[in-house]
Amino acid sequence: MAARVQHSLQFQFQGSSLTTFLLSSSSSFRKSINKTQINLRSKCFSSSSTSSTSTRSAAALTCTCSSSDLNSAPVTTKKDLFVLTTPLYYVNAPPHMGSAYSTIAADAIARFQRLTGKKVVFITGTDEHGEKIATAAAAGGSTPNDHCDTISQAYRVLWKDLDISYDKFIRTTDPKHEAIVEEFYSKVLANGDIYRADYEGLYCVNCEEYKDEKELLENNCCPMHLKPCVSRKEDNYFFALSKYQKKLEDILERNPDFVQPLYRLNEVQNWIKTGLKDFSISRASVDWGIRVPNDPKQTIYVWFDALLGYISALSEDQEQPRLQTAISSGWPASLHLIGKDILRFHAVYWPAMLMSAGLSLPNTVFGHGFLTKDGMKMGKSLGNTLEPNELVHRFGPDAVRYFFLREVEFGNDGDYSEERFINIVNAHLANTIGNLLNRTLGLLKKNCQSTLVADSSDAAEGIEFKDTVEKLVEKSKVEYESLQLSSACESVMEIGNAGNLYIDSRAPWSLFKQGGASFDSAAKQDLVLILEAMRIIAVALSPVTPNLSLRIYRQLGYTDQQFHAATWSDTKWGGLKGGQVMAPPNPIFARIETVAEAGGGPAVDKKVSKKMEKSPRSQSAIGA
Ligand SMILES: Nc1ncnc2c1ncn2[C@@H]1O[C@H](COP(=O)(O)OP(=O)(O)OP(=O)(O)O)[C@@H](O)[C@H]1O
Ligand SMILES: [Zn+2]
Repeated sequence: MAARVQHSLQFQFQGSSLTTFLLSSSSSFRKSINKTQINLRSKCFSSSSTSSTSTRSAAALTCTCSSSDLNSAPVTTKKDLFVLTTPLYYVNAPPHMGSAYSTIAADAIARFQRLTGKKVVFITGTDEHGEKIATAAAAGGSTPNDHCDTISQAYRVLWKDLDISYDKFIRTTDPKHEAIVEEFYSKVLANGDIYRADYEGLYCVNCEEYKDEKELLENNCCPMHLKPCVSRKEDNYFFALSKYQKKLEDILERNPDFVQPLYRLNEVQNWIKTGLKDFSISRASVDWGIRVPNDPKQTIYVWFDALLGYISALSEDQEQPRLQTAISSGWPASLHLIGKDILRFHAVYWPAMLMSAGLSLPNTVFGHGFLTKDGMKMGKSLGNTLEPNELVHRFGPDAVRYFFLREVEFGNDGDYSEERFINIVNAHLANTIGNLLNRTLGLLKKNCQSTLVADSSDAAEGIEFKDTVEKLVEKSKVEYESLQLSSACESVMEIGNAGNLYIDSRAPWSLFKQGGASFDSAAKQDLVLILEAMRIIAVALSPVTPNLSLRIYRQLGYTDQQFHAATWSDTKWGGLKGGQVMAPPNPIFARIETVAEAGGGPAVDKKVSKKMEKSPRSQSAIGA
C-alpha cells in the first residue's frame, strides 16, 4: 500500500530537506495531476451524467452523503474496543527494519491496550496488487500469486520472530477483500463520486504513479528510480476528491486529534488548503489487480483497493464477505499507525472515500517518522535497509523492540547505529534492570532462602521510594496512552534507576554483614521493596519487552499463567506478599559484548545471545 508515495518522497528527500518536502509535497502532487492532460469525457456515473468539469463540481456539491464528518458519522466504537492497524506492506520486496518499526510500535500499543482491559483487534497484512508486483514476480521467474505468497509469508515469519501479537492478517488478494472492494466501489459509484476521463502523462512503473514532467530528470527519468518514465494514455476512472475539500477542512478543524502528532495535522491542513484534485482510481494497462465492476478491462488503482484492507480484515472467514458485516465487527478503527510517507492517503483520500460510501471515519491517524540510514529513509527501493532478521538473530526480539521504541522519539526520524544499539540495550536492559534483579535475588537467596519476609505494602510504609515508583508508573501509563512510546520506556527505566539508587544508598549487603536483628530486618525489607519495583517494571515494560518481562516474572516466582493474566492494575504497589519464594538468580538479559570487549572479534557471541532469549541461564550478570 505504501510504496508509491514513498518513492516521490524519497526523490524530494534527496534534493531537499525532509521538512521542505513535507511542506511542498502537496503542491508537487497537485501539479502531477495538473500537468497531466485530462480530458473529461463523461461525468459521474450517477443519474445526471452530462459531462463537464463544472457540472461535475456542481453534482459533487449536491452529494447526498449524510455521514459527512466525524460527528455525524454512525458511531460504532464500543468503549472497550480498540482496533488498530499497521500499514499493509507492499510485497515488492521482503520486509525490512522500517516495516518492522511500524509493526513493533503497533504491537506495543496493542499490548498496552490489552493490559488496560480493552478488547483489541490488531490488524496488519500485505498489499499485493499493482504492476510493480507483477513485474517483481516476473523478474523472479514466478507468477504474481506465488510471489505474493512468498513475500507475504516472509512478513508473517518476521512478525512471529518479533513477537507481534496481531489478531488479523489481511492480504489484498484474499477473495473476501476483493468482494468488499467491489461492494465499496459500487457504493462510491452510486453516490456519484466516480467518473471517467482520458488521462495522458508520464508514468513511472516503479512508483506506480503518473509524474509531473517538471519533477523528472533528463530523458524523463524518474529521480527516484533513475529510469525513464513511459508515456501513457488511457481512460481512467476518477474519484471526486475535490468534492470533499470543505468537509475535510471542517473535520480537521473540529477534530484536532484526528491526525497526530500535531505537526502532521498542520502538514495535512496545509496540503488541503492548496486545493484537492480528483485522482485516478483505475488502471487500464494493469492486469494484476481487482477488476473494476462494470468494466473488467480496467483494474482498481492499488491504493483505492489497499486502504479497504482495514475493513475487509474485520470480515470473518466463515461469513459472506459484506461491507456491513465487516463494519459491524469493529469499524471504525481507533488508530491507523503509519509512516509519514503515506499520511496523505490516510488523512485525506481515505476519509473522503469513507464519507463517499457513508462509512465512519477512523478515530486517529498517527504518522510516525522514518528510520534512516546515513540520513536517508530506509526503504526497499533505495535498498539501504537494515535486516530485522539479522538483528533478531543476533540480539533477540526484546532488544530490537526496546531499542527502536526507546531510542526514536515516536513521530520523529531516527538513525540506526550498532554502537548505540549495543550501548542502550546493555545499559538499560542488562544493567539497570537485569543487574538490579540479579543482585537482589542473590542477596535474597543468601540471606532469606529466596523467600520474602514481608508483604511489599507493609515493607513500604513511609518509604519515599514507593511514592517514586507509583508516580513513574502512572506517568508511563499516560505516555503509553498518548503514544509517547519512548517516554513510556524512559519512565519505566527511571523506576530501575531509582531502584539502583535505593539499593546502593541502603547497601543491604553491609547491613547483613553488620548483623543484629534490626539491621537484618531492614535489609530484608529493602529486598522486598526492590523486588516489588521489579515486578512493577515487568508489567509496565511488557508491551515493549514481553519476553524479558516474562523472565522477570519467572524469577519472582510466578507462573507463566500469572504473567499472561497480568493487567495494568498489577502495576499498583503491593502485589508481592510475604512468603513468596523466588527463583535462584539467573540473568534475564545477556549483556552484549562490544567489538572492543571481544578483542576485535564479533560484536556479539551469537550463541550466548540466542540462548539467552530462550533461557535466562546462560551468562552471569555483573552482580553485587
Ligand atoms: N525507513 C522507514 N522508517 C519507518 N517506517 C518505515 C520505513 N520504511 C517503511 N516504513 C513503514 O512501512 C510503510 C511503507 O511500507 P512499504 O511496504 O511500501 O515499504 P518501503 O520499504 O518504504 O517501500 P519502498 O522503499 O519500495 O517505497 C511506511 O508507511 C512505514 O509505516
Ligand atoms: Zn519512480
